[in-house]
Amino acid sequence: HPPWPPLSRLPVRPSVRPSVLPPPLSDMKEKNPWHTPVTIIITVIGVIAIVALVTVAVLQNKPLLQKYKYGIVLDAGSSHTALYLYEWPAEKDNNTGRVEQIHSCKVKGKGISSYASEPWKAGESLTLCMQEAERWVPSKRHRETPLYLGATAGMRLLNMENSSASDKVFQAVEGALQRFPFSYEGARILSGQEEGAFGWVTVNYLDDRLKQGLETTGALDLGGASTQISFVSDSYDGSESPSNSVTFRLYGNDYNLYTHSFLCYGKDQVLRMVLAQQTQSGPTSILDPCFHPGYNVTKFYSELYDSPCVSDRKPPGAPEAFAHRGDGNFQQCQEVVRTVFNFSSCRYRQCSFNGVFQPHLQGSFGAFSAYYFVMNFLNLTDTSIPLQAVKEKLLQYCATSWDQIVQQHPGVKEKYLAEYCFSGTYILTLLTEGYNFTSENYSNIKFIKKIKGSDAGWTLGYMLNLTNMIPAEAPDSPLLPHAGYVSVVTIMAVVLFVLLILSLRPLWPRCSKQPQIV
Ligand SMILES: O=P(O)(O)OP(=O)(O)OP(=O)(O)OC[C@H]1O[C@@H](n2cnc3c(O)ncnc32)[C@H](O)[C@@H]1O
Repeated sequence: HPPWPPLSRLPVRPSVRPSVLPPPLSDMKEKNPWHTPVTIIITVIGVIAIVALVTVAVLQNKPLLQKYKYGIVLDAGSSHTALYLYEWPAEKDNNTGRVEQIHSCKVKGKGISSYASEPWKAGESLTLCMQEAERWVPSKRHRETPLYLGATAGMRLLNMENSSASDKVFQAVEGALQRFPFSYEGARILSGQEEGAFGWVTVNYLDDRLKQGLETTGALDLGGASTQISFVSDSYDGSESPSNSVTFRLYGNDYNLYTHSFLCYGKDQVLRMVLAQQTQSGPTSILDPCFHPGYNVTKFYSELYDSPCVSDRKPPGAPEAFAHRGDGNFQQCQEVVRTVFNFSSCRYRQCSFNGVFQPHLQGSFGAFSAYYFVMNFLNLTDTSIPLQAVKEKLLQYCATSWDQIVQQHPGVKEKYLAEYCFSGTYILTLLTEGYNFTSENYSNIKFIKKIKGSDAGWTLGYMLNLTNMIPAEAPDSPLLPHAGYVSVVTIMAVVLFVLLILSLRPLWPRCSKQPQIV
């Protein structure tokens, strides 16, 4: 083979010249439109703006390190005193922060009204619980923490019986409370109406029914010396029996509440009335159907009749004491319990008992304090079971011998244990015959102790009212919660970014127009 001619001498094959001559090779590196300064600047600014938007949204809405405020309420009841400590976020005390019970303390011993003859002991009794509260509240918050004491039916009765003794108890209590570093806001007797209404506020506040304007729950409170019923009924506008009406405007809603407190109808005072009924002739021994067979305890007339609820019935010439013996008969017990209610006269459209007006029962009810203690012990908190089954359970329980009851419940305080048959019978009779709950609406009752960690009772409602923590009008609330706000801003930022990219479309490099080099 001849050697290949040098390249330069190879004949050039004629070719079809392109109509447009390609640019010189040095110019062939086509300019990328993304690299134009304007595009780069816009993109960078866009990205910075989006990052800044999201950062600000996240930082601005990050919950601040929470600070809290505190409030203390002492419930000076007839049977005992309890301290409740509440906490709420400091920044939100203007109506939006949730108030929660963070601690409670049961004062050792009896209620303050039982110290009438040695008032200083009433003040002294509060010391341990107050010291506990001092430890629970951060010391820098002590001075601003309001401290209230509210006394209920025990002191109402003492005040009726001996107002100077009641004043002395208050002086002693006041002196003791003022020694603590809190902001003492006073000690006073709550009216029965206040006790009922604040119990209702507590239940509905904790259930979030007030803020949301939902149908409210009624409140049934059974104490040692009084009992309260409070509910909203369409059939009650306050015109009939105005003394039972309490009106509220809460979170922008008007409420016309029916409430009544029956003094002497707490379970301890009713027991006195039931025993008074059985000791009218001044016997030395009684066979009580409300106590278990085999129960036998000596009781003193002077102690039994030492209460304004029964004092006028003390049989003249009665012996010093009587043997209180149990017979364990639910039906007969219910008959004696019925005698404490007067159903004979009613000057209104309808009454509960003792001539007290009561509108139609409406909605659901929360039953707390002794309602809960007793029904919980008896395993009867399930109100979906028929009323007949509740009666049968009580019939069987009351008939159980005292020995067996003591054996079956070794850890339970003997005073409570002895009285569950009586208390269960009283609760059933009060609900069905006193307040007219029927087998149709019995299941509307819920026996409760706590709601979301806070005890059901008047104390929280009382504090919310005194600290103006429930506004009359609904507070302005942010459109979205924190998480929702951040999500919306993030989504918007992503959408903006995509739109920015799309808006720069004309500058995108286009494959079809790429010059072909042949
Ligand atoms: O409202 P007032 O009438 O003044 O009474 P209180 O404030 O003392 O009433 P409580 O709700 O503290 O208690 C109601 C009743 O329940 C009783 N009680 C408390 N704990 C109990 C339990 O575990 N079992 C049975 N009864 C209990 C207590 O002795 C009272 O007779």
